[in-house]
Amino acid sequence: MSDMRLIVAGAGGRMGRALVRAIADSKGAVLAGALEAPGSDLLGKDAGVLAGLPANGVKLSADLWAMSKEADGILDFTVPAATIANVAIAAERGIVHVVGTTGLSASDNAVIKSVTNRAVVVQSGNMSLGVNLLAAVVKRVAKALDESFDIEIVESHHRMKVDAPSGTALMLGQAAAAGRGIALDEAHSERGRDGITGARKPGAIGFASLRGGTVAGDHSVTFLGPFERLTLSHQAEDRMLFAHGALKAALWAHGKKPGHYSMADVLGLADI
Ligand SMILES: NC(=O)C1=CN([C@@H]2O[C@H](COP(=O)(O)OP(=O)(O)OC[C@H]3O[C@@H](n4cnc5c(N)ncnc54)[C@H](OP(=O)(O)O)[C@@H]3O)[C@@H](O)[C@H]2O)C=CC1
Ligand SMILES: O=C(O)C1=N[C@H](C(=O)O)C[C@H](O)C1
Repeated sequence: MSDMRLIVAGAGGRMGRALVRAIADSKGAVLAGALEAPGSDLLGKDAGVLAGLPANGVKLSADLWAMSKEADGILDFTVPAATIANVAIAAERGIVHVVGTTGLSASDNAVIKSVTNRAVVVQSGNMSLGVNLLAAVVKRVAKALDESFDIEIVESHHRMKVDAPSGTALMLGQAAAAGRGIALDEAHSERGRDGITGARKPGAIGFASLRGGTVAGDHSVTFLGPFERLTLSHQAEDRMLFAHGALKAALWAHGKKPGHYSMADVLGLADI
């Protein structure tokens, strides 16, 4: 099969630059386009140079429709509004859409799901093997422990992160809720505690977020029971981890039938 032609959306961003480097290092993929926001100062710049590589001739553009004519997939780590705009174009073009953007609302997620009867979408709040394994383990442990164990999820990220809780924290919360046989809704979660909060809701899943420095992404899930605590955790050491995961997802999805896939599908962890 010829190399998969990939567009990087948000090519001037932290993940975008990491993705350009991951593609340059890869076997089986080439950079076919670099998307940036309309009005960005980076439009027209070379994607390779921005990523710290030699120039590759791919200039940043805001025109996804034009660049996707000769592409097989798009790696999208941007902002919710951009991802939602990209969903329609990727589906229309019939190209694989790997969605890493977090902070999506329930209605954003519904829009993404709505195209998957005709489009291939791989979506995950975290593209790493370790976190996806952690989610599988969290689900098992939550199933084994009853409500006498409170569940608290703590995440730390770099100072530039704009959404909280992280997509990964929510994914781990979903895994814990699934293990418990509950939905991760308002009745079953506690977010952003401040002031006189009252006692903890029995059975709730709690979230706390730390922001600072250059942390690539730390997550822990603690089960706090009578006289004992169990903590399961993951630390991402570099965002290249997520870039390699996203590239793996695109190559895996190339030629798959339409559907809404997760990183657990890509990694073969869906049945764990
Ligand atoms: N699923 C996973 O494994 C991971 C997910 N993420 C998620 O990826 C997202 C991006 O993270 P990060 O790279 O750190 O953020 P950055 O802010 O560094 O990058 C986002 C980029 O998207 C650009 N952008 C904004 N609007 C558009 C648009 N309409 N079209 C094209 N590009 C646009 C921004 O441009 P401008 O600055 O001009 O607005 C910016 O360059 C976040 O939601 C983050 O949580 C991050 C790491 C791993
Ligand atoms: O914004 C980030 O940096 C990250 N975002 C993702 C999230 O919200 O969980 C994944 C990773 O932790 C890095």
